[in-house]
Amino acid sequence: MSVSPFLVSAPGKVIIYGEHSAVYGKPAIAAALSLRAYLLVTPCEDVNDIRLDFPDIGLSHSWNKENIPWEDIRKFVTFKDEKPVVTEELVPEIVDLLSTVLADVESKLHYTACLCFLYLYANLSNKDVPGMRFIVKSTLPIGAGLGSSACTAVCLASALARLGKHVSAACHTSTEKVYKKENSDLDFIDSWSLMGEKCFHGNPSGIDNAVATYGGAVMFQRTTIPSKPSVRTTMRNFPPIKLILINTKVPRSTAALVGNVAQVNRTYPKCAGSILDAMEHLVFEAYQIMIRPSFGKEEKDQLRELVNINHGLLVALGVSHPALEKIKIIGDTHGIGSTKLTGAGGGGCAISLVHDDVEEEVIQKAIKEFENEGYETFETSLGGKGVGSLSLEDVDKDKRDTVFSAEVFSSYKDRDEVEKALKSDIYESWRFW
Ligand SMILES: Nc1ncnc2c1ncn2[C@@H]1O[C@H](COP(=O)(O)OP(=O)(O)OP(=O)(O)O)[C@@H](O)[C@H]1O
Ligand SMILES: C[C@@](O)(CCO)CC(=O)[O-]
Ligand SMILES: [Mg+2]
Repeated sequence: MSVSPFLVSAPGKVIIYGEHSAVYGKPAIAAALSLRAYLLVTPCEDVNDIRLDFPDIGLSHSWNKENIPWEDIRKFVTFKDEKPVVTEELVPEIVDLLSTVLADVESKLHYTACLCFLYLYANLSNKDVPGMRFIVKSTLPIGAGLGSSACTAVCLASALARLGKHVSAACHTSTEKVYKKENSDLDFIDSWSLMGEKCFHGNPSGIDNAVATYGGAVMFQRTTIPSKPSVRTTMRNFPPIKLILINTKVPRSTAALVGNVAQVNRTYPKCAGSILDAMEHLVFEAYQIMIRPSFGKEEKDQLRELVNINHGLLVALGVSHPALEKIKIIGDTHGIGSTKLTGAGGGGCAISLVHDDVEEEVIQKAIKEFENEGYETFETSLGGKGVGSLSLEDVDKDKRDTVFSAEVFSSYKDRDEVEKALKSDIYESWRFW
């Protein structure tokens, strides 16, 4: 069996309302970002070699395919219509079997990333698939609240599902509008990427990987009843919101912050419960405003008010950070709009919903101040495409050697080089499920 090289890609996300409360079964609203993760899969010379290169986190590791305990792992995997079925939680026996294969991975950061890869690899691929090299590059800041873990998990799940022949080929172009009510390939990728997210942090709501898989904008609500699927309401007419993204560059981990909120919830259940209920109400209010047929000044003002309330509630849960508060002070001092942390908080990114009436000069002043503090600002658009793939046959013959070369892919130095080579130059060649 020989496999041609291919690329997959999935977007980051920005949560506009409802982070953390999403974990407790409350609704949240999020949209896909234009910043994305890219994964190149190429055959290895040695058919038994599985090689993982995650240069963004300084990880390079390889395994011999023969050392994966396929038979033992298969005892814990259920198949329906020849496809592996996801479980409510990670299967502890599989995690245990993989821990032997991971014994030589020392750093915790690398261990988690390798576990995510191997968990999906062992479930979705099989021992007949020849050895491949997997290289991930992201144009998103990593661990900054924009869903870098989820889009990595979606890239891995979609690539491995393709290698395991569990999904059909992606065939829609970037300009085609596809309104299919059901898409079993995307559902399969979404459900398995959630298992990947569970490797990164124990208790994900599923909103990040849902946005990375399906793209667009959604109101998402996790069900608290085991085995009932989450509810995803697509927001087709997502209002045109002018937004600035600011990255404090303060490192943090979603797993730790979700754990901190769980601790607050255990210690002060009534108090934390009221905060989470308030978040639920504000998300429903925001949703009702966003879907109004006319979207004018009143609606925009209300959405900004709700952004401020949401930030206050997140502060009350203890997930802000002095750097995020500094962003809020700078934004509010210049009156650019409303600012809140986004994603898990504790550092990472904030968003400002910009006021229409603010002069460009004032916005530039605020941006300058953010940059003087060492923060990075992004201009990005919301609501883009979800997971996509680029196969050999999608690309002109004379470009294939460059587009699918591990050497060339590894040599892209920064966000601009990745985006130029894989997006600007050949975006119309990508296919989406
Ligand atoms: N490009 C990448 N290559 C390899 N691993 C990655 C990459 N991007 C993210 N990760 C993994 O995801 C982890 C960061 O995930 P985390 O959930 O803490 O932050 P985030 O997803 O960026 O933010 P949030 O969950 O708040 O949206 C990294 O430590 C790493 O394990
Ligand atoms: C903090 C959180 O609500 C969002 C992280 O982007 C966690 C989750 O929903 O999985
Ligand atoms: Mg994450």
